[in-house]
Parts: sequence; C-alpha cells; structure tokens
Amino acid sequence: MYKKPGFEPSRNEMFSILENNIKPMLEDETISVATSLGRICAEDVYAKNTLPNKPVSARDGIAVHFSDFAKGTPDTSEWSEGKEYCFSNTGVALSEGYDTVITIENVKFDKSGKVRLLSVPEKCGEGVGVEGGQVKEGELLAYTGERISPSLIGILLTGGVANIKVLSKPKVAFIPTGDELVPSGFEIPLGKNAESNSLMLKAYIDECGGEAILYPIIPDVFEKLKEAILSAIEIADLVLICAGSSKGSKDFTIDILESVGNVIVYELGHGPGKHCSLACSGNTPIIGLPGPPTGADLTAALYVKNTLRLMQMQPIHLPYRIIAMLAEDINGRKIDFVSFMRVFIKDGQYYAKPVEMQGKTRAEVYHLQNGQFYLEKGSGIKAGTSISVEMRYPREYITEA
Ligand SMILES: Nc1nc2c(c(=O)[nH]1)N[C@H]1C(S)=C(S)[C@@H](COP(=O)(O)OP(=O)(O)OC[C@H]3O[C@@H](n4cnc5c(N)ncnc54)[C@H](O)[C@@H]3O)O[C@H]1N2
Ligand code: MOO
Repeated sequence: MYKKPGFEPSRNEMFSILENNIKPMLEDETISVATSLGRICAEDVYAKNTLPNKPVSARDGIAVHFSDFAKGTPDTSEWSEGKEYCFSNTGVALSEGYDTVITIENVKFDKSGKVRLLSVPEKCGEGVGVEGGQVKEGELLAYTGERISPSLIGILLTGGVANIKVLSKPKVAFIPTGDELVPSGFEIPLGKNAESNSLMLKAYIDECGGEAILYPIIPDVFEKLKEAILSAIEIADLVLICAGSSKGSKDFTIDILESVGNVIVYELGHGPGKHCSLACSGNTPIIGLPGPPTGADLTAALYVKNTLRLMQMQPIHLPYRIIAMLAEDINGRKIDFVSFMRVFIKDGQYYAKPVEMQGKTRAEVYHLQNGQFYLEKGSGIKAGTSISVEMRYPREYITEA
C-alpha cells in the first residue's frame, strides 16, 4: 500500500544519493583496442614500445652531415646524392650517418642537378624527429576509469597496446509491468496500451554502454513481480522496474522493493517522474521508474543514465546550459518541476519560453522543446528574468523565434 515518504529528494539531492550509493563495476574483461571505443579502462595502461625507434626526418627534405657546416656555408657545387646528402621524407628513418635535415623548400637544384642551399642548419639534429618523440616505452597512456576515445585508440596502438582490460558492461534488467500493456509491434485492442518503455530504456542503456536484458510484461500480481525482480537481481548489475509505482489498487512496486532490499528513495521531490524510487538489494541498485512514458523518459535521462555513468567510474553529467531571457512568466508549483523549454534567438539574444504540455501529444511537446529548466518549488519566475536552460541539442540547432 502507498505510504507518504518522509523525504522526497530534489534532482541535486537525488544525484548526491546516487553518488553515495552506486559503486563502480567490479568485473572486467580484456578486449581488442580495435573494438574498445567508449569502453572504460579497468587499469592504468603503459606503452610497450618506443616510437620512433630511430631518429626520423621531421620534414620532406635532404639529410646532411652537420659536420659539413662546421666552417660556415659549404661549397655544394660538387655534392652528390647518396654522399654529402640524400633525400629524406617525413617520418622515415634517417639513412645511416646523416644527422640533420634541410627542408626541401630551402633546397634548389640547377639544370645540371647540382644542389644549392637557400638556408643552412644552425645546429646538429635540426629537422630530425628524435627517438621516443611519439611514445616512450613504459609511459602511462591511459588511466583507470578513462573512457576510450578515438584519439586514445590511436595513442594505445602507437604504444604497442593491442588488447586492453576494460570494465565489463553493466547488465541492466528492465521489467515492465501492467495488465493493460501490449508488447510493441502488436495491434492494440480497445482499452489497452502499447508497451514502449522497454525499448526506449534499451536505447538509453545502449547509449550509456550497458547491456539490456528485457523482461516480458509481468502481470500486476505481487508474487509474479517479486519473482521477476528476484531473478533480475541474480543476473543483472542494475535492475529497473517500470510502473506500479503510484497509488493504484495494483501498484505493488514499493512493497516489493521493501521485501527484497533497502528502499532509499520512495518518491522524488520533483515532477515529471515523481514516482521514481531507488532501492538496493545487496550491491545491486534497483530503480523504480514511473509507468507514464514522459516520466519514464525524463527519469531515465536523469537517473538511469547517471547511475550507469557512476557504475562506469564517470561523474554525473547534465547537458550544457544556455543563459536565456525568459519570454513568458513561469507559474510557481508546489514541488520542483522540470519544465520543457523552447530556446530561440531574437535580435541576437537567446530567449526561452516554457512549452505548455496541456492538450499536446508527446510528439508535439518533443518537437517544440529543445531544453529543460529545473524550476524550484515556490512562486514562479517573471518574464524578463535570465534563466539557465539545459539544452537537448547543440547550439547550432537553436533557430530564430
Ligand atoms: N491518485 C493518484 N494517482 C496518480 C498519482 C498520484 O499521485 N495520485 N500520480 C500520477 C503520476 S505523477 C504518475 S507518474 C503515475 C504513476 O504511475 P505508475 O508508475 O504506477 O504506472 P501505472 O499506473 O502502472 O501506469 C500509468 C500509465 O503508464 C503506462 N505505462 C506503464 N508502463 C508502461 C510501459 N512499459 N510502456 C508504456 N507505457 C506504460 C500505463 O499503461 C498507464 O497509462 O500515477 C499517476 N496517478
Ligand atoms: O511521476 Mo509522474 O511521471 O510526474 O507523471
């Protein structure tokens, strides 16, 4: 049965609760660097080789002996290729005996092929890339907890690292519940509803480097739901249970969470997504997501995503913000509220207005909004105030009014 919780965390309080309760993954696996994009290093990685392993030409040019320049500019009229100089290209090991490179722009050849120099080297080694200039054996290339980027893949391969130990992907079980739900792809009989949250959540889980385990729709029966959650705790690193979270006659989620673990958050202090909960069974976190897709979407973006980040040693992340002038009043609310906003440009300045959700479909709201504003409970905010909006799309997508 529904109990009014004593503590309903704001978004920031919820982030702190996650930071205090979510532990990094303990399992790791060794994979090829070639397939490691986006994975998280499970240990510090050191270079296995030095490159270049011989001095190389740093420019396309000619390699010379610096000793020929000891007494000033030499007479090059009798120089021949392969003796006083040889051609030497960028990145290629210097031919034996040569120590300095003159860039080809400063070398001219007359009609008979004789060399004429437009500049002379000032010191030995000029134009030469030193041994170890790219990577040194034993050097730290990647840190524990570092996310592997395209650049890092290049750096690791240069350092002779072909395989790498990474954190195992968190396995995330998603359990939908509701007798009214029909699996996606099937025709919806009258009075029934499409189950769409599973695949929406799978997409979030994929995006965050997890591995989704999707359960079938579990009927609104206490024992069946409890059985599903207990089995999910056995196989998953994070369990998501969706719906059954509010005050309906068949809303059992909280009772079940109490029976399988320790409930940390019963309900949030903000909407949408107010009926989002957090529990732990041993080391396994369980997030209760609200059934209504708008709330499920918003809480997934805030809390499922950041739980997966913390499990993979990444800090909590929120989108970048834009300071915009509020174009319309925002009414006050009794609880904090994540307000969908449209940010636009007028006379070279950013403005933001709240997107009215009443009477609009999800797709309409989705396409009108391009950011969110976290409104704290209270008396609202007047038009003309500067506010900070968290943006959904890059800056280039913001258009004129
Ligand atoms: N008397 C009250 N009623 C409600 C309150 C309240 O405070 N007092 N809160 C409302 C809010 S806010 C929310 S959020 C919902 C919470 O609902 P539940 O999490 O218990 O979800 P259900 O009641 O089972 O379903 C609600 C709605 O969502 C659809 N749904 C459920 N699962 C899925 C899914 N996997 N994919 C797509 N859609 C799903 C379901 O069919 C219903 O339409 O309670 C309000 N009521
Ligand atoms: O908790 Mo509900 O998702 O605010 O609509």
